[in-house]
Amino acid sequence: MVVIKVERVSKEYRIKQTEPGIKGALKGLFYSNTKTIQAVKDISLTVNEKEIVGLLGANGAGKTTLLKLLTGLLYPTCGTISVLGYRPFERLPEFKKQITMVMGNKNQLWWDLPPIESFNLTKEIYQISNKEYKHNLEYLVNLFNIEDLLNTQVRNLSLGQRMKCELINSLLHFPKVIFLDEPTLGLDIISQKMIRQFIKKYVQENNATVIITSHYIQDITNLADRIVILNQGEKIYDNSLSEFIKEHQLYKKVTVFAKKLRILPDTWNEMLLESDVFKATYKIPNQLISRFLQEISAVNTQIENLVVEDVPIDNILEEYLGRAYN
Ligand SMILES: Nc1ncnc2c1ncn2[C@@H]1O[C@H](COP(=O)(O)OP(=O)(O)OP(=O)(O)O)[C@@H](O)[C@H]1O
Repeated sequence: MVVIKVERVSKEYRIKQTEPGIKGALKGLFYSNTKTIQAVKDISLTVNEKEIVGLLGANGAGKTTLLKLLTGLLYPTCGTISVLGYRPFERLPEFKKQITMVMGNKNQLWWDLPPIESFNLTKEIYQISNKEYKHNLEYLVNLFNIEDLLNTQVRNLSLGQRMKCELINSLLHFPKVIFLDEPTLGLDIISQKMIRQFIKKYVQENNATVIITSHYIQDITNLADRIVILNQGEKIYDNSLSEFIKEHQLYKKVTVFAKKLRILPDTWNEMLLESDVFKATYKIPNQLISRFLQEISAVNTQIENLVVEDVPIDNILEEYLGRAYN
């Protein structure tokens, strides 16, 4: 079932520009100079139920703008958007009850109150029945394992603990579609891992559809089964993560260990990543692996060990993004 359908959507921001200095500011009061920023350009996208889509791109690529269009916080300049059959910008209560947006850089919890107070308020906002609220809260509190934090003032929670509570607050109404904008921003590696596990478990157990943006590649490789890459507002890649790996995992990392190691000359040298007297690591294209192994064994008769590894997907994705941004 199609949950999200975006057809030829663009979003322009118009910003007022003033010249520098007091003179410029005064001039700006009478004559306004506007500049148009094309944040999203002619994007089409279809997301099916239960899909987890990783939205990637450099700073300013248009990811947050696209998420805001999908949640109805912004109105598209042109094109059409349908989420669960609704036009998001109408912000109908039935629509809002079925979606959520979590922004890693924005707090929704009351700073001076314990999380349970914010949860109770969310119950009222979403008009969740007592029975449903009791069930949902119990489920989420167990899933995120935060029972002992429910009554601690939010200002006294660590960033990771607060993020868990933020997520619970955003999931209390059990939304069908979840938009996550940098959900692990600023968290240490252990908390990032924990948050990913919880999101994964919630999504699997509740058949949710997710779009997630993150600059932490591991959020994407751990959670997403499809990636969409934006560059300066345009969609430049859209495929499953496994297809991406097939298309881009074109090298292997080969490490050779030997006493008094002799490295290979000529073109092989360009593939050498690092070496010392006992060890050399190469990045070899898949089609040259067997030739490389033959040649390195021919010049080193006493090889002690040979390790052939796939280049990790995180590195491939980072390399691709680095290239796409340039
Ligand atoms: N409210 C706004 N008014 C004017 N321009 C904006 C506004 N919000 C975003 N932009 C501009 O639109 C473009 C896309 O921004 P957006 O925040 O969508 O990118 P992003 O991919 O989410 O970036 P980041 O990874 O840094 O969060 C940028 O050039 C940005 O400066």
